[in-house]
Amino acid sequence: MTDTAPADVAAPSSGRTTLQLLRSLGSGPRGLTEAEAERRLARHGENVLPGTRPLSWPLLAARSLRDPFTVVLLCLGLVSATVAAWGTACVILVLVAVSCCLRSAGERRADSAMAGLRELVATTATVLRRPGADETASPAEHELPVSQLVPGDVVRLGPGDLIPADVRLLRAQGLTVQQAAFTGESVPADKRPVDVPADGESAHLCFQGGSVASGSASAVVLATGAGTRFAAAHRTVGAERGASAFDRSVHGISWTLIRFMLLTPPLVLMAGAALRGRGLETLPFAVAVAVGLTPEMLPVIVTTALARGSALLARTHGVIVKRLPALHDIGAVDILCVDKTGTLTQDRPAVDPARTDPDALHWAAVSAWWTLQLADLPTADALDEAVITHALAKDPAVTEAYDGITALPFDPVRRLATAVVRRPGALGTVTLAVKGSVENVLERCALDDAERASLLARAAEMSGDGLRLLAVATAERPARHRPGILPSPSGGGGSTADERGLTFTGFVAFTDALVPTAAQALRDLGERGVTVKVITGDHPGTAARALRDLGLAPGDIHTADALDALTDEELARLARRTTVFARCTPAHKARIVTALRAGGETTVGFLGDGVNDLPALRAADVGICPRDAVAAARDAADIVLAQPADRPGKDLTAIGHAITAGRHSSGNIATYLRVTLSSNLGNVIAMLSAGLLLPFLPMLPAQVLAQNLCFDAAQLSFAFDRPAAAALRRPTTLRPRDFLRFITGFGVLNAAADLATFGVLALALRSTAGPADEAAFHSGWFTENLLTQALVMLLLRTGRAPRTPGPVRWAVTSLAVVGVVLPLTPAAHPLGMTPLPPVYYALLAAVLALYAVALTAVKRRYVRQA
Ligand SMILES: Nc1ncnc2c1ncn2[C@@H]1O[C@H](COP(=O)(O)OP(=O)(O)OP(=O)(O)O)[C@@H](O)[C@H]1O
Repeated sequence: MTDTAPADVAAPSSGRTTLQLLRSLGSGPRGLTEAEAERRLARHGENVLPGTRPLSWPLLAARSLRDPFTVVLLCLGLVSATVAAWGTACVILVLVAVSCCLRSAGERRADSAMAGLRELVATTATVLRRPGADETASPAEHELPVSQLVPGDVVRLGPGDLIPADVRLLRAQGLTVQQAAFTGESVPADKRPVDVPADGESAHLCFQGGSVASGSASAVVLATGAGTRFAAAHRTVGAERGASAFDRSVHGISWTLIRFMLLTPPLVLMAGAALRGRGLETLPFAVAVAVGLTPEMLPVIVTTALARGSALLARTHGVIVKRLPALHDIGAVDILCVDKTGTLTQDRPAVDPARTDPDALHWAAVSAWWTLQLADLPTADALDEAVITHALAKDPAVTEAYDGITALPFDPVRRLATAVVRRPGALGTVTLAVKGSVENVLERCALDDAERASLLARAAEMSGDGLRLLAVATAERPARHRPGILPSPSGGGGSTADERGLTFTGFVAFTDALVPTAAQALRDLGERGVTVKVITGDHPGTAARALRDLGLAPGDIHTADALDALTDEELARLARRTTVFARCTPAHKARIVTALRAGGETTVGFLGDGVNDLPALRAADVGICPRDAVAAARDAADIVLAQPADRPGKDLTAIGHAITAGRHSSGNIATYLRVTLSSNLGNVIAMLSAGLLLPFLPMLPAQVLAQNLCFDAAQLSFAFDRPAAAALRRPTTLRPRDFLRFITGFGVLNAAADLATFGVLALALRSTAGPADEAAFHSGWFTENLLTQALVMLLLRTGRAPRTPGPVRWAVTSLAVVGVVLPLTPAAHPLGMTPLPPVYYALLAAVLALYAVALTAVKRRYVRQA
């Protein structure tokens, strides 16, 4: 067998017939043999996108150099080298090297941990393979990891499936494909086999990155992995989503700081020149002060805190975070939109015989059965399965009483499914069996207004009792019109002329139990400051009843058809005050989520499990799905609530655990930012003031950078901290303006402590004079700086002191020890420091005690006001 290069065969303008193509791929409608597939796997490699492989060390290191802080540090290093301040330049280089190494190591660890987690929720494809090397054996369907697909494989596709590679259709029934990840187009596209495709035609091709919105198909794989269009376009689902809450926060904070950093050196130079008549010789000091402001460990802390949180979440609650920043985003979520079916309810519908019309059940079963057979659907959806099971239990012959002719499977935009059947022997006529949502079926029935209104009222009453409904209708048509029966509807919904003038048959009613943990989970979310909104494709009455049973007030319910007339701004206002949106198509769900996100003030999560939730999962800041969601939803989601096998059933409380983990990690990042920035700002203010009062520099550049390095290293421990319970009670968003008040308040306090030390030093060193005075001053300030920083680390954490975790305690102790001991060691001399008189330590202890008292008092006030 031979197979052509994937890139060749993917060309849509190949003009080859399906048969020619299959031949050129060395395949056939019955797929490949296992032996041949193995050979091709060795030749083409696994079907994985290049971007999903862990990056190599050099690439990771190169990427960390692109970080804005690193770029600014390197520029400052360059400035120092230009004025021959080699010491400063070297220390900056060491700083950059250390932070890049730590960052690359952290990212590599995080990448492989994330790859392991993603593996746990990896998607599979239904593939036809023949056993061994036997060309004559019958093919069997196998559920294989998508990574194992090779060109020439024949795959089966059904609603909610991912398009696992670039494929060409062999057969299709009502197939529509959501290709937003590829084309940006949110309306699903119609797809059908074309025997001899014209140039530029692509209706017969489906590309990796898409997902089946409705219908079914079998298709042959043309290209896999790096050979797919998706890989070539270098686009990922995440990239097309726009800035998430995490990106906005970190980006905002970074740029605020960078502006400060860039302003500092000119400010120091100007102040030195104006007040002390100093020239360019102050430049290294000015550069060191700017470097002192940099939170260069921010990327390391962020990666470590998020990776630790994700790993712990997976281990303890089986929740899989597929994209690291999504852990921050879920902690920041203040609006969580959820679909109803399969999320708040079990999606295990059972027919309610007492409220079901027997005729409707009969025709619904005929429609469901023949749709399943004719459309080659890999699995029945839950409603169809319930209908078939119940009808077969009542009448085992129900499915044999007819021959199926053609079918149009369910599609969440049309909200209809239609099968065309014929009674054996009745050659002159065929019967259309149509089932779907109440409104969509009734509008196609031959009814007068009064009849329609009365049926709608009956449906509303049943929905109000919490029942899910299918409306069923039929129509007899002359068989000779068969070619006109059920032309393919458009991807945007649409209707066919055949589905007009139907005879209403009745309703099939279903009960669908609520997820047992849903009420508790919704209560918890409310208590944690998360507003829940329900966006469902179901009837408003059913949605309202479910919400009431879960203890939430549904308020005014809006149905999606009323939204189309609204502008985005009007929709955003409406969405903020509405709890339930019903009868939503996939596009409506996404539009509501986008409207809620508009303005960037709220962080919106979307929790959904079905094929009708895909666009909304992608539109949200963070997409979440339960573990039994359809493959495409699991692929589009950032977080999968896939609890361990020993905890069966849906567990919505897992979302609470994910939120806690997100807030925990973000809380630790916030602690780092508060501590490092307020301390750094205090140092800068103190150094600037002292620099203007003293005849010499208050600290040598090397000393500034050495203490910066020690402080940064100690603060890495914040990735292992435990924030206060209060920090977990509200959404945690890292907003620059929230930090500003804290940083300025505590920065000034820190500067006051530094300046008090300045007085203490003046007192303790009264007797000495000359250069020794300068070195002693530097030592004194170095020791004080590290001790105040240790104090700040301990007191400005949000967690309570007795519960300070081991790593933080160790880091604080080590920082204090280095501060006290370094000036007494041989390393003191090269750093321009000298031992201090004992009286200094006594006075310093008094300053530190006062500082601790002030810090505690101000922090208490701050917490009270927050
Ligand atoms: N297989 C089916 N055949 C015919 N009609 C169906 C089928 N499945 C669902 N429907 C009808 O379409 C309506 C909308 O279904 P859709 O899948 O969009 O939303 P849902 O699953 O009810 O709700 P949610 O959006 O909360 O998951 C249902 O209320 C039902 O009346």
